[in-house]
Amino acid sequence: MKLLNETLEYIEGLDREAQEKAKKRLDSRMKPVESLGKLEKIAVQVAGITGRVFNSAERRCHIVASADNGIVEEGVSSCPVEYTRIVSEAMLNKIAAIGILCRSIGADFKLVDIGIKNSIPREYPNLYNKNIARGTKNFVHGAAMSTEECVAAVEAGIEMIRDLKEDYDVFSNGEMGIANTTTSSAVLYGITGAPLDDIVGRGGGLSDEGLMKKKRVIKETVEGNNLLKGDPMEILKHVGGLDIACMVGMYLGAARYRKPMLIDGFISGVAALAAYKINPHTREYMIATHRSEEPGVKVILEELQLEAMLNMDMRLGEGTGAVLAYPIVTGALEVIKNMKKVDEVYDLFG
Ligand SMILES: O=C(O)c1ccc[n+]([C@@H]2O[C@H](COP(=O)([O-])O)[C@@H](O)[C@H]2O)c1
Ligand SMILES: Cc1cc2nc[nH]c2cc1C
Repeated sequence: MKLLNETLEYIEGLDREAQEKAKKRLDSRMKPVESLGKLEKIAVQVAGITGRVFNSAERRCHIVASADNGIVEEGVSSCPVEYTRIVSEAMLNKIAAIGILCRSIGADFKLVDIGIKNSIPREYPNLYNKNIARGTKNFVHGAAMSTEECVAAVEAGIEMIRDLKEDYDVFSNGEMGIANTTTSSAVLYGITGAPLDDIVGRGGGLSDEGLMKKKRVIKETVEGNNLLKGDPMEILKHVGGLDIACMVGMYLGAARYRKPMLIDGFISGVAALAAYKINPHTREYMIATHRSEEPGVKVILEELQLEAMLNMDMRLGEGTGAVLAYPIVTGALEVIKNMKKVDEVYDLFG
């Protein structure tokens, strides 16, 4: 609890002076004012995060949190539970989508085992063993995690950023966990109370019957335990997952250590929203990247008042959308650094 409390205490808002300077610099370049749209917003935001007008996004770190969920017993996913471990290993071996995208875009890849049921039997230099429990409990029968487990998972996420902050300019996150769209939808329902039809989707490809069951267990558990619009940590502990809690910690850590954090699709987005509800300043450090096909993304982005920059019809998770956005962030930071003022361009070519 010490690291979490300390982190919350140290989180501050953006550096307004650096943002002003960045805005002034952009407005004085040879282009119509604000004509680079979201690129300019990113450049100004990152200036506010670091306190410097010139920044880089070359040193990129993508972190996947992997964990299993007890709620899978209820038949809310179309995928077998062992996929969590197997796909995680495929990622570590760069044969799963996220490994391939990280390599092609130039982002380092790390995977945290925060609660996989069947442990990864091989060693990898970029595997972080922070397993808190071999999966959560089935939330139909009681809280998915104890308070201690939930706090430990959040703190593990904070630690990841704390321990890697000197080596990287920008972070992104993603997850792997069968039934994660159930846990994340339940957290989103608990936080917002938005209509279930706007929140709950088919995840990895659920049947009509499975979808009805998914909505029912979420509604009954959230409402039956008086979680609707309640305390975000209580919601997380009761119906969340260890990987979602770990990503919440990454967002808190990014805000504390003043690093930009790219939000991926639905599940990473729910973690971002929970972090925002825990400390509203965290939003200022987030960059929304991809609009996942899961319906609840709309609810998340509205609550966060953020816009995603890509719509690639993806719904894989793993952080695949976030990683695709790295070149855009680099573009924004290069533009503010290298564009010339009108008189400088006149001196050259006028
Ligand atoms: O984050 C998203 O946008 C997203 C949308 C749909 C599915 N997923 C991935 O699919 C898995 C969860 O699907 P499910 O049906 O088992 O809940 C989990 O490993 C996620 O990474 C992820
Ligand atoms: C194959 C597969 C890969 C995944 N990656 C993230 N979630 C996933 C779910 C499935 C089913």
